[in-house]
Amino acid sequence: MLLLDIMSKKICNEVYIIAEIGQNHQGCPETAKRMILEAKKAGCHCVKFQKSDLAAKFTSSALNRKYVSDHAWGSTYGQHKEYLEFSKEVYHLLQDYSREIGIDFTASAMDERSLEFLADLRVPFIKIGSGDANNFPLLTKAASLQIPLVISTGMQTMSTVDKIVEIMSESRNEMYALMHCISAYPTPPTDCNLGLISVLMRRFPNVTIGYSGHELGVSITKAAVLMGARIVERHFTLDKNQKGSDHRCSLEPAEMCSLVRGIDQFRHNKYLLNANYTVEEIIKMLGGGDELRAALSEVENKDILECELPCRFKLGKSIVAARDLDKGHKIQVSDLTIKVSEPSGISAETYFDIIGMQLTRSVNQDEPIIENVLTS
Ligand SMILES: CC(=O)N[C@H](C=O)[C@@H](O)[C@H](O)[C@H](O)COP(=O)(O)O
Ligand SMILES: C=C(OP(=O)(O)O)C(=O)O
Repeated sequence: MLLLDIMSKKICNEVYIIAEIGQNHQGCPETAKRMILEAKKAGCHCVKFQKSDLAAKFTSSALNRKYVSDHAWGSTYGQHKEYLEFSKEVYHLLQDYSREIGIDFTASAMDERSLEFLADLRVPFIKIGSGDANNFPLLTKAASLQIPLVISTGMQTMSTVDKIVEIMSESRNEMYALMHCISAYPTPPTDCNLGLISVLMRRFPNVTIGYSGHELGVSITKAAVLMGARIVERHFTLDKNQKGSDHRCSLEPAEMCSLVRGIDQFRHNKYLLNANYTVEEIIKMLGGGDELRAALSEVENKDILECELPCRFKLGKSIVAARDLDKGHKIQVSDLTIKVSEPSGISAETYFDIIGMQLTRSVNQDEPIIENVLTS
């Protein structure tokens, strides 16, 4: 399989292209099938969906919160997500269809139950989206399955990325890739920070680095490939003007075709055998202008950007009580779970730091753990 050959560095002159259907199917299996066919026709290697078990991914108060948006498919966030979530039967049907037409099929696992479901489905790899890049228990479990993983790094700091790499190496899982990603929809060119692709490649020389882009158009993604990204993921849509949060920053079939053709051109010209192009060379190769220059500006370190805060606030994961916990209780691993919570609690990346701390008051099951209920 191409992705595994890229991850094991057997092949250096190829890029694995993922069409992220995500929730752009509008909750309709027939539309999803049409999108799979269009992605195949465009030359993508893989179609990807997003799998959630809503009660495992969200606290009940996060599911019950009002969702007031032109993109809402229900009056609460839970109803909205329920409308967009495909059943296991539909997953089987879409997987069969993808197999029939010859395109890889997978999804992101947005909680542990979905991870188990995707492992049972025997997908070729599992995606861990940016929202779960700091969900260390999920990552640990995913790494132990010995299934290839593609892990996005949007709205996270470099120390979280370091921890991901540590978890993978502790699990002796070498079949994984890290995706540079900025979680802003659409991402302005100045925030694309493509320089981080080189930073990640230098810091983790044995890990395949990819790019999951949310900007408009295709030239910044092509530049990401010239920087060294060997897996590319872009949201895919049949029509950008449809209702739904992701359509605008998605690629329609003609744009996806042009991205695939552009990358093919790089391959034919053997451009992919080199990942040391200067910014000026890349701008010249792509005939680019100011937006490309802005996207390519040098970056020293990886931090959470201001443009990512709305996404982190809406979909970032918090530490939540897995069961009712009494005042004075000393926190153990089995007391905690990681969910999108409303209101949010302390951020998921502090999970290991709070083990052994004591509660200053009782906390109910499904309630977020907040800073002032903890004492050492
Ligand atoms: C961070 C993350 O999961 N981001 C995903 C992948 O990029 C998105 O597709 C979200 O699911 C989507 O933007 C959510 O939109 P709404 O909140 O309208 O369902
Ligand atoms: C959130 C996801 O991806 P990314 O963080 O790469 O946008 C996903 O794949 O579900």
